[in-house]
Amino acid sequence: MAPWGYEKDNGPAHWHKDCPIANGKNQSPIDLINGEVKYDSGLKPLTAKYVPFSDAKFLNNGHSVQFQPSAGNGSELTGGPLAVKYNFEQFHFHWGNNDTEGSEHRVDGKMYPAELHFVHWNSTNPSFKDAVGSGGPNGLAVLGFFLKVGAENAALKPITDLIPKVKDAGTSVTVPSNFDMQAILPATLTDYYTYDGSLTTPPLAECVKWIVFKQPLEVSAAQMEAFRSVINRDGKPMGGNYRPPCPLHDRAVKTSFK
Ligand SMILES: COc1ccc2c(ccc[n+]2C(=O)c2ccc(S(N)(=O)=O)cc2)c1
Ligand SMILES: [Zn+2]
Repeated sequence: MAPWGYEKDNGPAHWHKDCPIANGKNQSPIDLINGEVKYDSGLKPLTAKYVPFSDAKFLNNGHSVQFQPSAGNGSELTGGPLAVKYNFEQFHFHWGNNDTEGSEHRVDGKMYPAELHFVHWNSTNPSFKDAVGSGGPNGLAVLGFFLKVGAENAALKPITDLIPKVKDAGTSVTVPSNFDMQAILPATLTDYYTYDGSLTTPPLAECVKWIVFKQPLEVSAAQMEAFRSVINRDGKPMGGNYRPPCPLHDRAVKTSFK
């Protein structure tokens, strides 16, 4: 099979051939249906502590644009539904070719124009790859933020300004060391959905504690357009790099809010 992608001939409907877990019972993303979620008063606030990285790249890997530090630097995530500390690994985006589509998770069937994923790995593992393969839903913790079009996002501007430099697949650029990742996050990480799921791209491993925030982040129309200028390995616009929702099966979606 052609390397996986989001086109007709290599998109989500094909992924099960190389990754049979695609038809598993703990797949992501899902449609977050407010009438079916359950408030959990035991869910604590989340704490993300991000230290500026001295050596990080912003890259186009053919299926997303991704902020990737060269090594860990003590940036970590704790609290919420997490029993242990998780180390920051990378963040990346999924988006559409117009404002009516683009996010992976949906809320009562509604898609947002984009979704930002902050990927973290369970620090009881020796490495990220070990965490992916550790079995069970506690290997990774991914924070999902919906993006909607509105005011310019000053915290994301250093990243969206780099997009023209990584327009082509396989290109990368160094991120200025004064980039403040912490500024992207809302001041308090409250009001989120959480459930056990998977990577939303191959290998689709069912190793993820998903934490999806109810409140979208805003980006300007110009920042959204920057994403839509990114090209994939086939030379086509990368927009549409989102997996459709998967069956919930017998999973529960908990919320930190009523
Ligand atoms: C062979 O082992 C791996 C392991 C992980 C791989 C990967 C290829 C792409 C992405 N990943 C990822 O780490 C990955 C994939 C999807 C996501 S997502 N969109 O946040 O669910 C996060 C992280 C290969
Ligand atoms: Zn993702």
